[in-house]
Amino acid sequence: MSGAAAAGVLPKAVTFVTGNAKKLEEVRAILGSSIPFQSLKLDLPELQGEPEDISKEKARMAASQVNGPVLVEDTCLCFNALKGLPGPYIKWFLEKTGHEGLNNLLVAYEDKSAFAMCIFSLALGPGEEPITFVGKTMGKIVPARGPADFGWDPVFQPDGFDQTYAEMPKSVKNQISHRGKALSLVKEHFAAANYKVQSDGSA
Ligand SMILES: O=P(O)(O)OP(=O)(O)OP(=O)(O)OC[C@H]1O[C@@H](n2cnc3c(O)ncnc32)[C@H](O)[C@@H]1O
Ligand SMILES: [Mg+2]
Repeated sequence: MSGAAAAGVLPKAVTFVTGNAKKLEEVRAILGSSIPFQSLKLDLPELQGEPEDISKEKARMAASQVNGPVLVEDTCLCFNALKGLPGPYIKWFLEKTGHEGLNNLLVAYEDKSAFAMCIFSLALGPGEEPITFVGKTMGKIVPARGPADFGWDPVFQPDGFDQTYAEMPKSVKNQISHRGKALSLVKEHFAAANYKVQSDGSA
């Protein structure tokens, strides 16, 4: 950490950077007014590697583009039978093969268990080392049920529920989701760090 950020003073409000309107909708609903942030729609490159490294690199790229403090997240859907794949590559698997294709990947396996994982990264500015916050929700892959308005929600049924993410009310999903859990940690961090935005920074 360097400069103003080290003293907990941010040059401007944190920008949540994503190209995904549904993610933004959930982040807004979960954070409410607990963390003041602005958002920027930017399609950052889809990187390869370990999930935490991908998320951190996304934050570094976003911080240099925004030239200020940023929050980003990368989401994985990991199938246990496939040793964690598709993982961070779920976007392409979903786009190319659809919900049925995701189910078909597991046809040869009895184990349909999976977990959803969200890794948020906070970078306080360009050149600052990002801090990560990980949330995981265990569940299983099922034939699609419920509205198909957000990614793989219809094929993921969290453990302890009869409904898929897509079938449950948004408020329930947000309480138990990978994103909700990661954001609880983000909130704790902000509460402890007590960042202040410089008075000339836009909130
Ligand atoms: O700009 P970014 O934030 O990267 O947005 P993205 O849509 O590219 O998102 P990811 O790179 O994290 O890829 C994750 C994929 O999983 C989907 N996804 C993310 N969160 C989800 C959730 O809570 N439920 C269902 N699908 C989700 C999302 O639509 C993508 O297809
Ligand atoms: Mg992406």
